[in-house]
Amino acid sequence: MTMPLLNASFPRTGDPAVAQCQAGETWLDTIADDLCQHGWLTLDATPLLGPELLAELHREVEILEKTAAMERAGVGRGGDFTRDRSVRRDRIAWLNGETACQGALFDFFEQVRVGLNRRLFLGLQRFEAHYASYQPGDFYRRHVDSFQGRASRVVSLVMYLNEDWGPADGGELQVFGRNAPGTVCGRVFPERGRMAVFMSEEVPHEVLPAARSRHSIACWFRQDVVPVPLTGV
Ligand SMILES: O=C(O)CCC(=O)C(=O)O
Ligand SMILES: [Fe+2]
Repeated sequence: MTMPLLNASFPRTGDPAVAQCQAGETWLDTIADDLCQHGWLTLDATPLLGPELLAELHREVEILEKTAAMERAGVGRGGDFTRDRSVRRDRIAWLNGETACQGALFDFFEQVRVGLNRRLFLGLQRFEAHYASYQPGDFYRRHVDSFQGRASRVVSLVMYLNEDWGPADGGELQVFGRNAPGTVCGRVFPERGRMAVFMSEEVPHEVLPAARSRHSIACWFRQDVVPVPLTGV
């Protein structure tokens, strides 16, 4: 009999340090407080996920990249969907939670979803997530992740997978003020384990050109139950 793969290697309770850190839930208080006060935050999620899981997710995206699984990302929706290379240049592959590492990550995202609903009453119904790969020179121009008033994508979470990222590597996430969209209020290096969380409709952001290959997972927590036929943003 074959054992199910899902979560086989990364049960949430597999690493006592990770389990203890997640169970404390003060990190969820921090996320909720900062989202309320500033609209965004960044934190090191390595203690919450464990270095092995982050390394396995990175291995997975590197394998996907060598296959045809990653597609050029687009912007817009429905009839407006375009693959405009002057706006964004990354390639993406949607996660389905079916490999062991994706299953463990989905457990984590679910904890975030439930934790934010309990604290902020956001009514988040589900999440969707994709890997993204930026090659040298790739960028994603300034944008917001959701159209105002649609409340489909409500909270954005980006998890970075790259080891030893330095200032010369570029590729920072540049975050603008939600009430001062002309002002840069933060820059996040896409270093493995670092996470950025922000309100999807409110916070403009951009990915500066990367000087080396840059891997991440972008996740959106949504208020709609049924997937509307969407592509891209
Ligand atoms: O990778 C990042 O830092 C952000 C990506 C992003 O803004 C997006 O995919 O909408
Ligand atoms: Fe974005």
